[in-house]
Amino acid sequence: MSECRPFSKTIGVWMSDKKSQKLNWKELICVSNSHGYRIVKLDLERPLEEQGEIDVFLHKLTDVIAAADVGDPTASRIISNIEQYLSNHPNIAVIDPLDNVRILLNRYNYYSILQNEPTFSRHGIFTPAFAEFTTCNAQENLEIMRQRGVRFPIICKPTVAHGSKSAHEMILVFNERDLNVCRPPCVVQSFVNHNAVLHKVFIIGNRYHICERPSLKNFTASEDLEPIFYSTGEVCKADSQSTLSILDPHDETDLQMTLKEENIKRIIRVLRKEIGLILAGFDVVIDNLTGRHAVIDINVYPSYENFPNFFENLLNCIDETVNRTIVISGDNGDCQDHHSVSQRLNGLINVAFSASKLGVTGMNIN
Ligand SMILES: Nc1ncnc2c1ncn2[C@@H]1O[C@H](COP(=O)(O)OP(=O)(O)OP(=O)(O)O)[C@@H](O)[C@H]1O
Ligand SMILES: O=P(O)(O)O[C@H]1[C@H](O)[C@H](O)[C@H](OP(=O)(O)O)[C@@H](OP(=O)(O)O)[C@@H]1O
Ligand SMILES: [Mg+2]
Repeated sequence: MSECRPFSKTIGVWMSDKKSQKLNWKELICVSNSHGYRIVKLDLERPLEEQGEIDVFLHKLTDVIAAADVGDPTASRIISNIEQYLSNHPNIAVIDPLDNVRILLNRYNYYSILQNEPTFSRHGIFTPAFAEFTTCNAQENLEIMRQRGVRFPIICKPTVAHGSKSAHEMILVFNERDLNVCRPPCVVQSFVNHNAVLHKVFIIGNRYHICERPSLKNFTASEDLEPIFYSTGEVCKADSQSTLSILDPHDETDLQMTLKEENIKRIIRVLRKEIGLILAGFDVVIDNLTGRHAVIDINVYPSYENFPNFFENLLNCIDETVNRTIVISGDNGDCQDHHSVSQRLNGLINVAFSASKLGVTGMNIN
């Protein structure tokens, strides 16, 4: 850790209670202080103008934005106050800009971005076929699936991807008879057999860390199987021990399922260009027949579980963003474009890797 300097800048922080309880505040404060920042916890119920000047706004507001989007009056007021405040103070570096976060709140939106990326297919990267259901009409939904090439088995996921427990409640459906279990608005996606291994990639600006997690075993379409309801947390967290992750004996295969790190870097570059978040993560499974890499999820400010030196990396990234913000403000007079700060951080890549038992960490992707 670098030596202590007097605080010259302030980071205003707001996290949901769930996130806040998991955050190591002591370490955040200590590392921030060592970079010359004081930490102030913001109270969104009080006017932000009364809470002192800030240089950086660090937040996880997914649940509030999601609630505002469905018309919750308190959440709408909070979000509109924050947006007004940030627009009155264009020099505050926002991690991450609310409009960029909004892209990831809707699964259909981010799967569409992935599907439209022209460079992916030639490198064996894809997002599994998907469709959105907005009604309970099973016949109509079957037709939508056919048109979009979505095949059984499917995973039915809530369209709203973040911000509540229900956003992570999934259903595996094996045949058209059971399509009626899908509750709109939801996205259905073709299931990709991947031998129950999930690769999670956590990103902080131009740094990333990859780790493996348990996932779902292999399945095929079937008239006999009943739908399986599960929550992501029960199956895909580091300590999950679900029977859904135990491979059937005939699934033991000698096909090489190697994650191509070049592909991970390609995906990161695309996400930075198209979505522009500093704090994000995405999930990849490897198709056990073709070896192609399927991106099945993108997350805002994820857990960063086992990310080496998380806070030091976060503060380095904040430093870079603040310095960039000052330069951009200087260049433009006083007019900083908030929604493009992280996009302007894009540059070309210079990579150094270190492998560890906990995963693989890539540094200085630009
Ligand atoms: N298309 C797919 N093919 C195979 N398995 C999938 C697919 N989509 C999702 N899964 C499985 O379901 C899990 C949950 O899906 P997904 O990642 O979309 O949900 P989530 O709740 O947004 O997850 P997270 O908690 O990581 O945000 C995945 O980790 C994976 O095990
Ligand atoms: O296992 P990960 O780090 O992917 O788990 C994340 C999850 O993917 C979502 O990002 C959660 O956010 P919400 O959807 O807003 O609930 C994260 O929860 P959080 O409490 O850390 O914000 C999970 O960690
Ligand atoms: Mg997710």
